[in-house]
Amino acid sequence: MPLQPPTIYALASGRPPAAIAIVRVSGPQVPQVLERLCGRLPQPRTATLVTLTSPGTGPIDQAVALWFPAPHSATGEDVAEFQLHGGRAVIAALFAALEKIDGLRPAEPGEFTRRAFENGKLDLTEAEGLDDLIHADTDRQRRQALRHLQGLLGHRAESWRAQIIEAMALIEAGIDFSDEGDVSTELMAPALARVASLRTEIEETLAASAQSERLREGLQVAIAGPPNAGKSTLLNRLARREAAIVSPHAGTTRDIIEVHLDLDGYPVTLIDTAGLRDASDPVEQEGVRRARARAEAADLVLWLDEAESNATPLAGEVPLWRVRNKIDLAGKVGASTGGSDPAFAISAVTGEGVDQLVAALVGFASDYFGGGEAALVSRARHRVLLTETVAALKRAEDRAGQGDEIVAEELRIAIHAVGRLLGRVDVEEILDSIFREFCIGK
Ligand SMILES: Nc1nc2c(c(=O)[nH]1)N(C=O)[C@@H](CNc1ccc(C(=O)N[C@@H](CCC(=O)O)C(=O)O)cc1)CN2
Ligand SMILES: Nc1nc2c(ncn2[C@@H]2O[C@H](COP(=O)(O)OP(=O)(O)OP(=O)(O)O)[C@@H](O)[C@H]2O)c(=O)[nH]1
Ligand SMILES: [Mg+2]
Repeated sequence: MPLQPPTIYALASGRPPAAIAIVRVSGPQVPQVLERLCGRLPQPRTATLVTLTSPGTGPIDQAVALWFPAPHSATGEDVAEFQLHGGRAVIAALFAALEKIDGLRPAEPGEFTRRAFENGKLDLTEAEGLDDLIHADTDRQRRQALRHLQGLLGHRAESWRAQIIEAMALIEAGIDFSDEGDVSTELMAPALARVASLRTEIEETLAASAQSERLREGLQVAIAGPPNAGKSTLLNRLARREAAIVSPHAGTTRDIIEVHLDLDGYPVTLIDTAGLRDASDPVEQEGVRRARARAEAADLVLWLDEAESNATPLAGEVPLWRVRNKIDLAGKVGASTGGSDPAFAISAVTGEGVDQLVAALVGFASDYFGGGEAALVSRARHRVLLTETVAALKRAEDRAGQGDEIVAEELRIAIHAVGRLLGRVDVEEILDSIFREFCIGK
């Protein structure tokens, strides 16, 4: 008898207690599980009210049961779902009943999706899209993730792979059939033309990759400036919660504090940093070092300062906006208005001027991301593999004079790289790392 995969189960819905909890079960023993707990098999793909009962322990809950017979399910295996009351003890009682059945075990994070991948329901870029969809915080992130889940990159990559394979087949056919071991130019020239146009297409796709990676990860905006300028106060106001400690003592913030904002659908990671000064305290010195490093790696720095000052902001190429804070005090202390004009004047305490700053940040994000709708390459993994593909295609074109075997070999490298993007080759090493990131129950 062939070895059966274990049947897995997990809570697929959010943290209990909740109104309803969904427990998913996937694997060959699903029909048996349903008969045992519901007393019968529900109609396929039909929500059915059942009293869940475990032999020997009595009723567990009144619940809705669903059966998706293989292969027409999310995982491609037999799948059962129990939609039960979302109390901790209810879920625990169902888990206890499932645990007692031989051949069942709790699912690892991402294991349902991994089975969907292994059964050909999803390619790897679609599985990544699914993970991104679950973690999407903003509407634009959701739209990008859904496009990936629906195969926007996957289908494109399949077609690239098929075309490179065709070009290689042309060349290899020529090698096999020619007497001298050289492909006639009638075969080689069209194959190379196809390679060149494919390369251009992949390069164009790659050009938009920085934006879509940022759309996944969030645009990095660092608040920097001298101690006590009100950086943490501004962060808290923008985050609408007390994420950072504020105090009248200079040198309050030492660690980097990050909050995630949804600015009109654009994801922005706002970073609060230690006030920059020559600190003597070694802990503060480390804070200042980290603050500089983060500000230099950011996409935008908000340089916050009280009144006008000539403090030299950071060196480097990061765009920097000068923001003068504490304008609520200006009247009282008669702050001078000399010096370089700040782009923004705000009070982080009263909120004055903050709306204009936020509007400008939305404008910055919108310029940064552009339309962004067609961006395909949302992860470093995609970018690296497509860059390898382009490089191999380029070498194939450049080395056409050096022999057909060499061209064919470069095309093979390109096919391999696209295959890895789709998860068709070399999968074990990457699968573990990708699926580990998923939630349990997915
Ligand atoms: N209750 C519930 N809701 C859910 C899911 C789930 O598993 N359970 N999903 C989990 O991710 C998502 C929906 N994804 C799904 C993907 C495929 C199939 C499915 O049955 N596919 C079959 C039949 C397709 C059809 O009839 O058109 C198939 O692919 O053969 C079901 C859900 C989101 N909502
Ligand atoms: N009046 C007034 N006080 C402010 C304003 N913004 C911040 N403060 C006060 O300034 C002091 C320092 O604020 P923080 O937000 O801790 O300053 P910081 O820049 O984070 O300071 P470090 O973390 O030490 O670098 C606190 O007492 C705040 O209440 C403002 O707009 N107006
Ligand atoms: Mg601070």
